[in-house]
Amino acid sequence: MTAIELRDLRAGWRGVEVVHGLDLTVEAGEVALLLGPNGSGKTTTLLTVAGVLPAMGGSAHVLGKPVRGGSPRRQVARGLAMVPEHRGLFSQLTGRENLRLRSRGDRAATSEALATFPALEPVLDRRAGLLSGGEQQMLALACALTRRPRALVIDELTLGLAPIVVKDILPVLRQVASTGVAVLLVEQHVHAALAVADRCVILRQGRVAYSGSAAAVRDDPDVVEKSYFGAQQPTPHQST
Ligand SMILES: Nc1ncnc2c1ncn2[C@@H]1O[C@H](COP(=O)(O)OP(=O)(O)OP(=O)(O)O)[C@@H](O)[C@H]1O
Repeated sequence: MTAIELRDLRAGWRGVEVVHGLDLTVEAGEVALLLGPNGSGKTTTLLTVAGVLPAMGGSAHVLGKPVRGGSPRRQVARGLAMVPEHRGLFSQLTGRENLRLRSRGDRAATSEALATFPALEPVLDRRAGLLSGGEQQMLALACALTRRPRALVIDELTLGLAPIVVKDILPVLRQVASTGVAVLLVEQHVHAALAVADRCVILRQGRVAYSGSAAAVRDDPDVVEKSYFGAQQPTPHQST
């Protein structure tokens, strides 16, 4: 089943288009990776999928229904969960309280979510703001999973984390997808993310520079470089 479907999507801020025609589908059970340099439109795309920003053209469907701007709660009710760039945790509340809030007191869903992150158990009574970066990310993911989402949208999960922690946390997404969840991931740790992704779209200046299997990008690292910087790169003596 196609969980997220973007067709010729145009998206942006206050009437200024920054994503100029994006096609992307994420099937249930798949991890799709959205890459691109800073400012290429990745977060804008995720916020459009999550129903925060309105599509300016083309179409966005999530779990079979068109997404309208200004309707993030409706998307959540339909089965979409988002882990935003800055984790979306209440830093003054404990881990347990964050989970209780996000799960709306659903203990069974909370236990299920925590089973994915046994390392969280011993620190659940600490304030979220005092947890390590990796623990905060696990908590943010666990909070999202308490809603038993069918589509999970994640913006820069590993922002600020040490590479060793990144290696531990990204494979969890593969595990989540194996339960039938569609995962759409924006990630700056390109190689670690490619290792867990099925498909990959690379944006450059709001346009698709690559779209295809993640395996093809893993096999040919030049794809990332060419897509980020264009085929014609200035040699050092040409740049000023
Ligand atoms: N709140 C905002 N208001 C107006 N324009 C914005 C806003 N947020 C982002 N933009 C603009 O939209 C464009 C795309 O930004 P976006 O954050 O989607 O890129 P990104 O690929 O996620 O970048 P990064 O990797 O730096 O997070 C940029 O030109 C940016 O300046």
